[in-house]
Amino acid sequence: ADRHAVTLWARDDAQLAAMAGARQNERYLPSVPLPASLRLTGGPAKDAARGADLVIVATPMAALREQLGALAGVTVPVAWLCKGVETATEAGAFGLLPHEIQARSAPSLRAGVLSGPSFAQEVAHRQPTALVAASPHADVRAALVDAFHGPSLRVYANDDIVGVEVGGAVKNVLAIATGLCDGLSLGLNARAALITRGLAEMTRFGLALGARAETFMGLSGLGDLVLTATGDLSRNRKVGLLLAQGRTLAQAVESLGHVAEGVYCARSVVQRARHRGVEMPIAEGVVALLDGRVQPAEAVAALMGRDPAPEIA
Ligand SMILES: NC(=O)C1=CN([C@@H]2O[C@H](COP(=O)(O)OP(=O)(O)OC[C@H]3O[C@@H](n4cnc5c(N)ncnc54)[C@H](O)[C@@H]3O)[C@@H](O)[C@H]2O)C=CC1
Ligand SMILES: O=C(CO)COP(=O)(O)O
Repeated sequence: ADRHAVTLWARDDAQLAAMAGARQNERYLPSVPLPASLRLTGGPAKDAARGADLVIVATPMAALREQLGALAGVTVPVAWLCKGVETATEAGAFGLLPHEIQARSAPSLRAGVLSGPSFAQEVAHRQPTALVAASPHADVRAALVDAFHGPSLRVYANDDIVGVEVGGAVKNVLAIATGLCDGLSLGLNARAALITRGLAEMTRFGLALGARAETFMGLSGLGDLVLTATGDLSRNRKVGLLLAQGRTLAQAVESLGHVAEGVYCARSVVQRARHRGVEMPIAEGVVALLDGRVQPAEAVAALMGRDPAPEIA
C-alpha cells in the first residue's frame, strides 16, 4: 500500500466493519495499523478485483478452490499465498497442490504463488524478508516481483511452481515434528536431524511430482523449513509443542485461533507420497500422532528404530 493503490476484500461483513472501525485487523493481525490508503471492501470478490492489475488470494488452503472459482474470468495475474495441499479428494486425485486446484477450478487464470520464509507479523512490521514468486508464466512472475519487491522485501522469481508449493506444504508437517521434538526436550541434535532428514523427504516427494532439486535448497524449501521448524511464531510448530505437553489435537488447534495447515494437509501429503512410492517416515509419524494412533514418545521411538539406511539413497 506504500507504493500501490490496494483494496483489501473480506468475505465477512462483521469482520470488515470491525477492521474499518479500528483500522486494524484485531482478530488476525493485532497491533498493526492498516495503512491509511488501504481501501476495504466486501461483496462479490470478482467486483472487488475489477480494475486491479494484480489479485492476491490470502486465504487458507481450505478456501482456495472456492476463491479461485469466484475469480474465474479475471484476466490480470492472480497469486495465492497458501501453503498446503487440498484435503478433499476428487475422483482419482488427492492431495492437490494449489496450482493443480487452479488448473481444475479456474483454468483460464494466469496464476502463480508467493511463498518463502515470511511470518506475517514480521512482514507487517517491515522486517527484512525474502520471498519467491513462482509461476510457469514469466509475466506473472514479473508482475509479482514488480509489485512486492521493495526496501524490506526481496522477491526472487522461480518457474518451478511444483517445487515451491511442495516446500510450502511439507514444511508445515515437519514443523509439527520439530515442535514435538523440542516440546519433549529431545535436544538440538535431534532437531537438526529432523530438519535435515525432513528436507530429504520433502525433496524426494517433490522430485516424484516433477520439481527440481535446487528449489528445495531455496527460500521456499530449506528457508521456510528452517523458519517454521525453529521459529516460535509458527502455528505448526506450536501444535507440536502443545501435543508434547499432553494437549489433545482439538485443544491445540482451538488454542491457536489461526490455521495450522500441517494439521490438515499431513494425511493428504502422506497419501499422495505412498501412491507415488515415496517414503516419508517423519510425515508418517506426524500423521500417526495426529490420528491418535501413537503417543509422542512412541512416534520418536518408531523413527529412531528404523533400520540403518544410506544417507543418499
Ligand atoms: N501467517 C503467516 O505468517 C503466513 C501464512 N501463510 C499461509 O497463508 C494462508 C493463510 O494463513 P493466515 O492468514 O496466517 O491464517 P489465519 O488463520 O491467521 O487467517 C485466515 C484468514 O482467512 C480468512 N478465511 C478463512 N476462510 C475463508 C474463506 N472461505 N474465504 C475467504 N477468506 C477466508 C479468515 O477470515 C482469515 O482472515 C495459509 O495457507 C498459511 O499457510 C503463508 C505465509 C506466512
Ligand atoms: O508459513 C509461514 C512462515 O513462512 C507461517 O508458518 P505457520 O503457518 O506455521 O505459522
